[in-house]
Order: sequence, then C-alpha cells, then structure tokens
Amino acid sequence: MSILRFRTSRPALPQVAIAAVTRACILASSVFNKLVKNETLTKDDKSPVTVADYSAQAVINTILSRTYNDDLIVGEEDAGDLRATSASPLRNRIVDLANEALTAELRPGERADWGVGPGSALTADQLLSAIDRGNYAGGRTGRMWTLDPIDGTKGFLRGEQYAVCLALIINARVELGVIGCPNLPVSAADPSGPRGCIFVAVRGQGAAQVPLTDPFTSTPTPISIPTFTQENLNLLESVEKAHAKLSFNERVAQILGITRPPTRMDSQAKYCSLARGDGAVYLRMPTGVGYKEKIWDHAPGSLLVEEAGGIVSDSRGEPLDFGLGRTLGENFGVIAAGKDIHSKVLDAVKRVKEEEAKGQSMFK
Ligand SMILES: Nc1ncnc2c1ncn2[C@@H]1O[C@H](COP(=O)(O)O)[C@@H](O)[C@H]1OP(=O)(O)O
Ligand SMILES: [Mg+2]
Ligand SMILES: [Mg+2]
Ligand SMILES: [Mg+2]
Repeated sequence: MSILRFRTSRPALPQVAIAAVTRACILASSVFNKLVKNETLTKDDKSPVTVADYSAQAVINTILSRTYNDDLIVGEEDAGDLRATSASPLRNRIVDLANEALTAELRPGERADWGVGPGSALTADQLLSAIDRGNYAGGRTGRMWTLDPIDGTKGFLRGEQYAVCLALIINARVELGVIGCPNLPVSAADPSGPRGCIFVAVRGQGAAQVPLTDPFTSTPTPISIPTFTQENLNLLESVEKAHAKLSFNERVAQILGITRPPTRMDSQAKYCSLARGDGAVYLRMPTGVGYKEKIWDHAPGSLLVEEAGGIVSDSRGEPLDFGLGRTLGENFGVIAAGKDIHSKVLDAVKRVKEEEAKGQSMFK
C-alpha cells in the first residue's frame, strides 16, 4: 500500500481511476446508439477502432495526466490515423465527445481535484497528444498505467459485452485494476435487470463491484470466487473464433466432465464474471498463429481474479509476465479459475495438447 500512496498530496488512486473509467464508460454507451459507419476505422492488424475507443483513451489519459503528470501510460490506441487531413470529421467528433465526457457535471461523491468536471474545453491538439501519451513501451521497472479504452470493440459494435480497462503496474506487478462493463448485468442472477458495473481490485486488499450508476457513494460489494459443484462448472470463452481456439475448449470441457454450456462473451468482462462466480473457468487457448497477447488485455482482469481468490496463468501454466513491454511475450493464452480448479484445468489442457500432438504425428 505504501507504493500506491507514496504521493500523499494527491488524491487516492482508486477513486481517480474509477472516475476516469466511469466517464469513459458513459461516453462509450452514449456513442453506441449514435455510431455511424464512417466513425469506425480498420487498423493495420484488421481490427476495428471507433470514435469511442479514441475518445475514451483521450479522456482517461487526460485525467491520469492531470493528477499524476509524470506517470507513463501503455495504451492500446495511437492518434496517427487521426492526424491526416482526411480524418477531420472523425477528429472533430472525438474532440466533442472527449470534452463532453471530461467536463460533465460532477456525480455524487465525485471531486474536481480528480481532474474531472466543468471547465474549459481542450483543443484537438491537446486531445490527440493525450491519446499519444499511451505510447510508452512498458518494461520491467518503474511505475506505469496500462489502458484498453474499449476492450472487445467487436462486442461493442454488436451491442454486446465490452469493457473499459485500466491498471497500474509497478515493477512489472499489477497493483490496481479497474474495469468498467457498461452492458454487464449488475447481478448475473437477474440478466434482464439493471446493467453497468465497475470492478476494482487493489493488490492485497481484495476485489469489489460498484454500480456504474453510482460508483462513488454506494458501498462496494466485495466479490470472490465461490466453490463450484460439478454440475455448475462451466467455461467462459471468447465470442470471436479468431481470438481463441474454441474446439480445444470443447475437448477440455469433455475431459473435465463439464455439462453446463460455455458462456461466450467479449472482453475482460470474462475475468469480471469469473471473479464474481458467474462462470468457473476462463480458458483462452491460442489459435496457433503467433498472436502475442497485449498487457492491457489482461492486467486489470488478472489482478481482479487473483484478489477474488483465483489463479491466472498462461496456457502452459506459467505466470503472466507484465514486465516484457507492450505484449506478454511468450505467454500464450490464459487459464483463469478458482484455486481448487486451476490445476485440474491445466492438467486437462496438457492432455489435449498431447492428444493433438499425437494426432498430428499420425499424419506425418
Ligand atoms: N488473434 C488473436 N488472438 C487472441 N486475441 C486477439 C487476436 N486478435 C485480437 N485479439 C484481441 O482479443 C481481445 C478481445 O478478445 P475477446 O473479446 O475474444 O476476449 C481484443 O483486445 C483483441 O485485440 P484488439 O483490441 O487489438 O482487437
Ligand atoms: Mg482493439
Ligand atoms: Mg481495445
Ligand atoms: Mg482489448
């Protein structure tokens, strides 16, 4: 805790991070209904990015920089494509959205010294520079934030799950994680009930959930991974077939005798669902095309699960290494589950890999 509080004159970290994530969530959900086709670009790796991704990164980086102005940020997006003259309609929309989110009235319990609330609008240059503050390369030592302004952009575009994800990393260890899930039901037991959750984990202090509608004055609900009966065991997995090998999951489920169908959802909402017991195992098997996982796709989610009493490893059982730069390097895939289940899943994963290797050698 001493590291988290070493700047005693500044506001407490979780509140600033929660305010930043909350404002980005409200921005993203308001954009969804009004999004038009030319407000989405396709990046070099063929993945989509929308005005919501860019504006959310501008908002969160601006808030972090106002309060912790020497902190480094490893963010997913960069403003390169927005600087072209042809991008001016997109740029103007991002400037409007980001300013609206930054200057919106304070909510109950929210404070102006967290770098939010009514004030003068920022210029396009200031906001593009804020986006580009996310260009830090990461590394083994020092203090840095990692941000995925919209994780699960494809889910966002489908009107399904997505998440605004922010984590503080100190010397390659995740110390704080905040994830906002605007479309996630507050209670999985009431799927058609109110939606919008913020999840918070502080290393050594546990994990909790607050409603997106009132994150500052409502009492946080502590969350932890329950014990699952065999009948209740199930897998949490990706929707997008290109992101994880779902046929592998099917075989693992068979070996583990899992009968409950998998829950498919986009984004780190999977880690959140696991942390509060909506599903038992998050299994993300590499597709085999050499994709390197990014630190912003796992940093807050992995701390949330650990603080909820679970274990997170890659698909070989190795701990995730957040000290290698912007990617997780040789950490391929993810196995996240409660302490009692993780080793069983890992054994099943190893068995399926052996089966696959044998199957391949038969055809050599
Ligand atoms: N080939 C891939 N393998 C694994 N993950 C991927 C791949 N391509 C993109 N991703 C990332 O998976 C994340 C969402 O995964 P899911 O919702 O299935 O859990 C996104 O952050 C996305 O990155 P990006 O943000 O660059 O699109
Ligand atoms: Mg993306
Ligand atoms: Mg993203
Ligand atoms: Mg992502």
